[in-house]
Amino acid sequence: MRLIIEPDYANVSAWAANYVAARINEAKPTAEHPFVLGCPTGSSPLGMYRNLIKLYQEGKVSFKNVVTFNMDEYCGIPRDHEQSYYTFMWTNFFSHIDIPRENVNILNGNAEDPAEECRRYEEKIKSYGGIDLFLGGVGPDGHIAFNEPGSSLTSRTRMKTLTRDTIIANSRFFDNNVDLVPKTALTVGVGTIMSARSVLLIVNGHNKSRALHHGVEGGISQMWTISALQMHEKALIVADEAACEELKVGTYRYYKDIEAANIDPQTQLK
Ligand SMILES: N[C@@H]1[C@@H](O)[C@H](O)[C@@H](COP(=O)(O)O)O[C@@H]1O
Repeated sequence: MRLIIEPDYANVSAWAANYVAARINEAKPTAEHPFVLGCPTGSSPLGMYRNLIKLYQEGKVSFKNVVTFNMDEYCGIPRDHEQSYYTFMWTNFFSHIDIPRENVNILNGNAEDPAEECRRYEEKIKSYGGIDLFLGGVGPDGHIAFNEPGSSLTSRTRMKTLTRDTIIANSRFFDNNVDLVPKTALTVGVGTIMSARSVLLIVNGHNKSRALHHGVEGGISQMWTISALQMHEKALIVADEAACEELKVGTYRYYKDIEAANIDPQTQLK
């Protein structure tokens, strides 16, 4: 696992956006062989999306041959609800870039047959040859996508019941009213994320420090699904200083030393 520690959220966001754009450009995607990107919602990736929009406007990256699969979607709220992940993605990212509408894939949280919707989603990912880069955030309880504590580390796309912790954490987007937060969601599984060729998580803020500790220094456990990344060949976390609060000094220094000694030319946009 590679852990990049940046001073603050602005630097985390710029780093992640540059990394994504560099990977897309390096792949030289075409309509026949698109770059397949897994996309998260939440507040963590917002800065990265803003930076990607800027890079697009400056002509440094195009999403014309990028296909996206979103991580998750709430069940039981309409697609045009301001907190649906569909609305989130179009408002904060897709409407501002050149991605063709048909290249965007988002789970339908109101599907009549949710199990079939999830099966179809996995099939569609497979039909593109899998995901090249899965982007993500993490919940304060260590969940990736909506893979709450206790989720199987080999799980695939399915419906999940949200934990009380997550409902309370996400109530900030629903007038701070826990009763308005959906209780279930469709989500890719930990196994779906692990099948991607590479994974990049954005972890920022003090309230994510326990999740980062468990992800980097803890044992692999279904109770902290972020820890599954320890088994991924190409997992990368970009974190800010605030999120490193719970790391051991030795761990923190080691990752800082690696990055200081090894400036990866692949990382940055050429
Ligand atoms: N399903 C999403 C996750 O994908 C996201 O990582 C998490 C953290 O959100 P935030 O970035 O707003 O802290 O929230 C939700 O539960």
